[in-house]
Amino acid sequence: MNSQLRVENLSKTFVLHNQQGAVLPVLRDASFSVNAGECVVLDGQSGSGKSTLLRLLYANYQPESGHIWLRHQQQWIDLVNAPARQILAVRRETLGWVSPLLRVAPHISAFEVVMQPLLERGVERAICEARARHLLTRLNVPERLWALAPSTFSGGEQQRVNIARGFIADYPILLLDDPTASLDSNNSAAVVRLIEEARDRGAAIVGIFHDKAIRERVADGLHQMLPPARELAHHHQ
Ligand SMILES: Nc1ncnc2c1ncn2[C@@H]1O[C@H](COP(=O)(O)OP(=O)(O)OP(=O)(O)O)[C@@H](O)[C@H]1O
Repeated sequence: MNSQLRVENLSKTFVLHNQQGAVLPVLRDASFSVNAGECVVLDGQSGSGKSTLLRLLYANYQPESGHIWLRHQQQWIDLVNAPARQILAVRRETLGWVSPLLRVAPHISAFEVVMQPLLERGVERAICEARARHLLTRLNVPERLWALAPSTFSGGEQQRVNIARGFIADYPILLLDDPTASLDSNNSAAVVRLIEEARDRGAAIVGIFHDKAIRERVADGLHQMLPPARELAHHHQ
């Protein structure tokens, strides 16, 4: 098996310092691996830590314990212990993340937003433009919007710009946080096709999909989340 990502015994607890130091254990000993060309879907009820796990995999959070091994340019790297500079390189070349919301600077056009990940790799502008045009067209973002900043776009339009940006760079590993959440069935189908194409070219994908039909369509495997902790464990002294 050609494994791209190996999660080992990952644990995450939130400590709410502004709420008497309440301790919220969210993830305990999560372990799974994802092969090239495989889509593993995080499966668990609301609050079971799916988004938290995905953010850990993008090194947005630091876990208490565990390892996130990923294959970056023929080397295995533990994201948990990687220096910031290496994390940026991993995000540029290896690891893509489609967040639930588009968060970008207010004055940049949708077209530039979509091209950015590829431009940052040093790819020639004409190639970036052609690829952005192709993706925005496939995702039915009307051409009259391309030159505008996405801050005034509808939720679904913003999400499609976000998806185009997430898929422009052919990342070997892709993290998808419910990319079809605010989309109608036509646009969801376009996203599912992008996911299937990414899988076919060998991407290792970890995703959250609240829609059961989409989950069943794209999942090669499920990672079962443990039920959330029933009570706040204890307070810090
Ligand atoms: N930054 C944070 N600080 C404190 N608690 C957090 C933080 N992020 C998430 N949590 C808590 O962690 C738990 C898991 O949240 P998470 O969003 O990961 O769940 P989820 O499985 O993605 O849920 P859903 O399916 O409803 O989106 C929740 O109880 C949430 O309140």
